[in-house]
Amino acid sequence: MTFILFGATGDLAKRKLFPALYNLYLDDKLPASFSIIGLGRKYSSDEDFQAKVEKALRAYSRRSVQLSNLQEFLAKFRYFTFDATIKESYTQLLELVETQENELGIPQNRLFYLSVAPSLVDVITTSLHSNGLDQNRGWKRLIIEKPFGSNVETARQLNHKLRKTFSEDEIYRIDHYLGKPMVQSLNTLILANPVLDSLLDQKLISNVQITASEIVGVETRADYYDKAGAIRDMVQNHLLQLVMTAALYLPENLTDNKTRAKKTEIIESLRPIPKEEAHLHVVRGQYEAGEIHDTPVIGYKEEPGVDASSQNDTYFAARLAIDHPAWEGIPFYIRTGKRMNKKSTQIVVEFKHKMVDSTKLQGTSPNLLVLEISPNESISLRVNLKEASGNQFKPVWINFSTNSENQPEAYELLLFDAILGDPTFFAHWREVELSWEWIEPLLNAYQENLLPLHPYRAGSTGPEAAEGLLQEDQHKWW
Ligand SMILES: NC(=O)C1=CN([C@@H]2O[C@H](COP(=O)(O)OP(=O)(O)OC[C@H]3O[C@@H](n4cnc5c(N)ncnc54)[C@H](OP(=O)(O)O)[C@@H]3O)[C@@H](O)[C@H]2O)C=CC1
Ligand SMILES: O=C1O[C@H](COP(=O)(O)O)[C@@H](O)[C@H](O)[C@H]1O
Repeated sequence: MTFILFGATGDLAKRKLFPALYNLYLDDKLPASFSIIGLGRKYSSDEDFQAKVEKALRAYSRRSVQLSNLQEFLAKFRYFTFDATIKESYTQLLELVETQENELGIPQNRLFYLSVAPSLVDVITTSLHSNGLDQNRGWKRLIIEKPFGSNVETARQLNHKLRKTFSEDEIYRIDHYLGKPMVQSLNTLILANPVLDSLLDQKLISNVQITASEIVGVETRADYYDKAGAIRDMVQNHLLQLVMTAALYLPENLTDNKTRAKKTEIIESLRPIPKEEAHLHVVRGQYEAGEIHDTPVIGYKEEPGVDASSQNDTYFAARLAIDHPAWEGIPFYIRTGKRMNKKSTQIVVEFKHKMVDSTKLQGTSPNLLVLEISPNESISLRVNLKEASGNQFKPVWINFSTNSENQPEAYELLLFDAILGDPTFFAHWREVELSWEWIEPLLNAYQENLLPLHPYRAGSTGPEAAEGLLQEDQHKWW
């Protein structure tokens, strides 16, 4: 296999892709013969490039670098100075790929990874085709990074362009939340624990809450983020993918080969929120100055590169209804925000609570099943325990944490799947298109000022209005 990495001098390659490849290599999960060709406009010799890869491994690999096999691994890397907008570059790239394949006896399987700005995707995929890089004897696959369009129209245009060179089966749209180990093992986890399966009964569930809260702010990405906001950056992709995955596995427990079709069914059943009703079901917010872990932080509008009058959302919460027999009458609440009080991605299933008016059951509260996805991985069940004396109950947690130290990283698992040709944990085009279709009226509501932007203090749990969203249904965020 030849791994052809567009954007090899970029941030993602350094922080995620090189370490992922290295850890796959340590685990013997890369093909017996392979080469990696890194591309970027800046000039670099093979040796300089290999030195940069080594530096990235030392800084970001989850496992420390082992000298015994480092040189062998680095020797797989070649660098090619390449400008995606120059036609001749592709002819030279083809020559290099073929030379490597012939000299090293590598089967003509080609994995193209586009770790570049979306504006380059069209020219790259078109030129791969017109220069014959896609006319190989083995398989060819394309991995493409987010963002996949900025609304339904641009996503369709992008997909149309990709499809000129790659079939749907050959396109692997990365959503790194689908690579998180807990998300990947949700299905088997429930299969392995019939007790969980029996708990996840429609008759018992009150609501499902999905949270992805972050401590970080906009960091150095204002250029992109101030146009995208939480809705495009996190909701259209990661949160809706988590909704599909949770809605799919919790009550139904399907086998893997039906996963994508069933996910499409779920997102098709997501009840649209018309723009006129958006204010009833959606809360958007923007962080103001505050404190995180006793350290003062600036507000969003003061961040470098952000417009001082920006109306961009850094927080999003919504109440969703899934018109699917498995989820009738069970609301899903989702929320995500930057500069919140903690880093946590979790799915909480709240069970129906028996409000027994009895002095014998004082202090009970709803049972919860919490699936923590990151930063730690755990399953917790909250039950009510009676105190030693009197009739008072108090909630206690039964907690099972997996040792997440040295767990494979999302990019590692996803790269491995792409190499094997398993698209289960990549977003199918229909999932992406339907997600954008669901998002579209909300974007219109934003544009027409139909949704207020609520300020929230950095370091808090988000705007108060988001609490109100659940209080209306006699629920609260967990
Ligand atoms: N960084 C991250 O954590 C994440 C990134 N992504 C996505 O991954 C992609 C890459 O992001 P990131 O690595 O951060 O971006 P960077 O800006 O750090 O890197 C961009 C890369 O593109 C190359 N490049 C730019 N113009 C050209 C050109 N004309 N021809 C050839 N190569 C070119 C640059 O190389 P050079 O300047 O040498 O030409 C560089 O290697 C983006 O789509 C981003 O949205 C998604 C999730 C997370
Ligand atoms: O895709 C993105 O995800 C990160 C959050 O990822 P996580 O794995 O740390 O939960 C987010 O910070 C970023 O804005 C977004 O582009």
